[in-house]
Amino acid sequence: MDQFVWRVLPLLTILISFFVFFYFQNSDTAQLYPIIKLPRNQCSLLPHHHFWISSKRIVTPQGIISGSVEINEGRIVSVVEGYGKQGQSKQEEIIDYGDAVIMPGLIDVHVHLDEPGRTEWEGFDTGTRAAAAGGVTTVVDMPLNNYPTTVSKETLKLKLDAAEDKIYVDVGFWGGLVPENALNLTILDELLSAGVLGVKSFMCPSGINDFPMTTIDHIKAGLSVLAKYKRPIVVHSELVQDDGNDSEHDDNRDPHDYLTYLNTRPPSWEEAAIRQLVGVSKDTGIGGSLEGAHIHIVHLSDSSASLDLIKEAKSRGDSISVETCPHYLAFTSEEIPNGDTRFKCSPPIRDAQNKDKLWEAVLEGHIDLLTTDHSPTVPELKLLEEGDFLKAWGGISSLQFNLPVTWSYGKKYGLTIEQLSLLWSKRPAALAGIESKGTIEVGNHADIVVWQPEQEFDLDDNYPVFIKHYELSAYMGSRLSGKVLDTYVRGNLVFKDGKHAPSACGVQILAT
Ligand SMILES: NC(=O)NC(NC(N)=O)C(=O)[O-]
Ligand SMILES: [Zn+2]
Ligand SMILES: [Zn+2]
Repeated sequence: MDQFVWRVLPLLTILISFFVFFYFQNSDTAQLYPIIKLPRNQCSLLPHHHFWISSKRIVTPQGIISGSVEINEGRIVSVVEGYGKQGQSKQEEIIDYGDAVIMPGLIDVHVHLDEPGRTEWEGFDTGTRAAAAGGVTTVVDMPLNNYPTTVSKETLKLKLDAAEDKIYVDVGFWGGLVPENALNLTILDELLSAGVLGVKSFMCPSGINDFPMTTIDHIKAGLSVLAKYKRPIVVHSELVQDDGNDSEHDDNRDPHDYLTYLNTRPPSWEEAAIRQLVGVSKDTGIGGSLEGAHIHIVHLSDSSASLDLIKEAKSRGDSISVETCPHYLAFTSEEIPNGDTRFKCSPPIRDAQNKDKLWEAVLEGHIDLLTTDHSPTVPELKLLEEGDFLKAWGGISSLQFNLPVTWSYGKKYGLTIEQLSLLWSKRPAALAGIESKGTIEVGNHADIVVWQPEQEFDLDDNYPVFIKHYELSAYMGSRLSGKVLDTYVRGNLVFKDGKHAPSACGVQILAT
C-alpha cells in the first residue's frame, strides 16, 4: 500500500490535473478573456466593490419587486424583497434609487463597431461609451464594416487586439460566414473554436465589398459546423427578386423621395430569403440532421408573409428565432422627409400599418428580441446634404438610445417593463449563449441599468451623446421618455451623470 501511496498516487494526480487543464482550455464554450486586472477601485466610479443597491422597482425573473440587490466582487450575491430591508451592511454601502427602475443591463447582439479598419465610422471607444451611457452592458459586434472582416481566427485576433484597453462594457463577437470559409469548413471551425459566439451571413450584397453574400448552400454547409458548437447563424434575410423597382435604370424616379428607395426593396425580398431559410431550419429540430444549430433572422422589417413563415417554422419545433429593431417600431415610411438619408437602412422602414403589426408581433412574443443594428458611417457616405436615398449608406445609428426609444414608443402599445427586459436582456443573452447575464439573479454578473421611465428629455445638441457621428442618427431631435441614470458592468459603476469610469475596467472580451 505504501508503494502505491508514495509512488503511483502523485503521478496519477499530476496526470489528472493535466487532463483537466487541457480539457477546460479547449472546451467549446466561449471562455471569458480577462483583458485587464486594474485594481478594482479604478474600474468603477464607486470606491468599494461590496455594496447594496435598493429601489421600489427591481426587475427580477419573478416580476418587479421592491427591495435590494447585494453586489460583491462583480456578482449578484443576494436579492432581498422589501424596500429598506437589506442585510447587515454599513449605511454608506447602500445606494438607494427610490422609485427608479433597477433592471438587467441591455445586451445588444447586433452592432457594427467598425474597428479595426473603419474607426472613423465608430470604433470601440466611442461605440462602447455610447453603450454604457445607454444602459447597454454587453454588445456583440458584427464581423463587417470593420476591415479586414472577421472571417478567420487570424482576423478575430486583430479584433481582440483592437478592442483591448478601449472597451467600456463587455464585448462579444460574431464571426462571418462567407463563401470562402463555407467552402473550406476548417477555417470556419477554427473561427468558432477561437470563441466567436456564432456567425453572421448576408443573403444579399452587404454593402461592403470584402463581405460577400452567401447562398443557402453555403448556409447549409455552415450549419453543419455550427451544430457541433451549438451556436447560431444570424442572417441578413433579403434575397434579391426581380420585382424590386430597380431605380438605377428607371431614372425618372426621384432619389430624394424615400418611396423611391422603399420600392427597390419590397417585402418579397425578405419573404424569399426566409422561405429558403425555413426550408433548412426544419433540420434543426430535435433529432434533425442539424440539431444543435440555430437560425436567427436579423432586423425583420416585414410583418406579414415573412413573419408567417417564421411562426410556422417555430410551431413545428425548428430552432429558429427573429429580431426586429427600434427604427422599424418607431418610424414609418409616410413620415420620412425627402432627402433625410438618416432613415435609410436595409431592409427599409415600411408603412404605419406594418409598424403596428410588428408591435403586435413583439407583444405576442412572435418576435423574440430587439437589437439596434447600430450601423454608422461617415458624413461623406451618408450623403445627408445630397439627400440621395439610392446612393447613401444604409444603416441607422442608435446604440445609445435603444432603451428610451423602445420605451417611449412601446408604452403606447402596452409594452411592460418586464417585456422590455426579456426583449433586451434575457433573450439576447440566450441567443448569444452568454451565461450569467440577462437577469437579476443570485450568481449572475452584476450587469445593471438604473433608469427612470417617467423622465422625459430632448435628444438635442445639449444632450451628452457619445456616438461618433451623432448628427447622423435618425433619433436626434426626438423627445423621449426613459432616462438612464447609472450603468454597472460586473459590479463596476461604469457610467453615471454623463461620466464614464476608465476604459477596459472590469469588463471582458467574451472570446478565448
Ligand atoms: N453593412 C451593414 O452594416 N449593413 C447593415 N445595414 C443596414 N441594416 O442598413 C445591415 O445590418 O444590413
Ligand atoms: Zn443586415
Ligand atoms: Zn447589421
